[in-house]
Amino acid sequence: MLTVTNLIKKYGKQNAVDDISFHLDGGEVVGLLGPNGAGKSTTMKCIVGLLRKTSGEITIGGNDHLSVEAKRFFSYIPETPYVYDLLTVKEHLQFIAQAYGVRDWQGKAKELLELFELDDKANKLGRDLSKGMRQKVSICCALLPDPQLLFFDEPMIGLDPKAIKNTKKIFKTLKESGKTILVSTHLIDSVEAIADRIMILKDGRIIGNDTIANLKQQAEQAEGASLEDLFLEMTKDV
Ligand SMILES: Nc1ncnc2c1ncn2[C@@H]1O[C@H](COP(=O)(O)OP(=O)(O)OP(=O)(O)O)[C@@H](O)[C@H]1O
Repeated sequence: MLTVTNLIKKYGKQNAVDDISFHLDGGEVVGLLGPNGAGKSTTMKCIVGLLRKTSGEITIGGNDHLSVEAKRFFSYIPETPYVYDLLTVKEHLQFIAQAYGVRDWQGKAKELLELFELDDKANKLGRDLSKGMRQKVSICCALLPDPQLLFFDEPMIGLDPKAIKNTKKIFKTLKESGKTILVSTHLIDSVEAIADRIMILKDGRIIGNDTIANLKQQAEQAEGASLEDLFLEMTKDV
């Protein structure tokens, strides 16, 4: 579904992403973990085409990531959800439906608004939404065209405990419906329950790429250590 080969992104002389390669199979849920500044957002922005890569190859569904064909496969939910001040929640969904040619969008929009407990906010303006509500609108807009591949950049930041719990539930639902998901986060417990695999990024390089089960086994071998301990150990500065 997604193949990244020898991706490099430089900011000036700094390699923020330093020659990384990885692959996501269809239906896989993968956590992209790393401390602040590891290069998670830069990697994601290069994949979705918001940043120009310095070099490397990225294909989505077998198509170059910048092609229209590739763009039909995915949605991206940025770290800071952007909503239009003067559009209502429902108008956001209408806008996306028209832009993507979503048929019978009203029924799908209703289902999404109910799922995200936004149905009573359908007529609220973007400027009057809280951070958590904006995030939910952003996710609803991303899901409306029914993409096969979803990119979430730090989805839990700024959410209250209830919204975090709901977002985890939504990941589970998306996973069960067969979506391929790449979630960037520095909070291991936010993806531990749903990720098939974790990739650990540090200083722009992938320093770990394994299933949760294998990583847990590795952690347990290091006397009583948790997955979080292993992550901290792997990403610590030497
Ligand atoms: N626009 C930019 N110009 C110059 N350097 C940048 C820019 N954006 C990011 N960087 C640098 O690139 C590196 C990777 O940053 P990036 O935002 O991708 O990391 P991240 O893993 O997403 O971090 P965080 O968890 O803090 O969001 C950092 O050293 C950062 O300072």
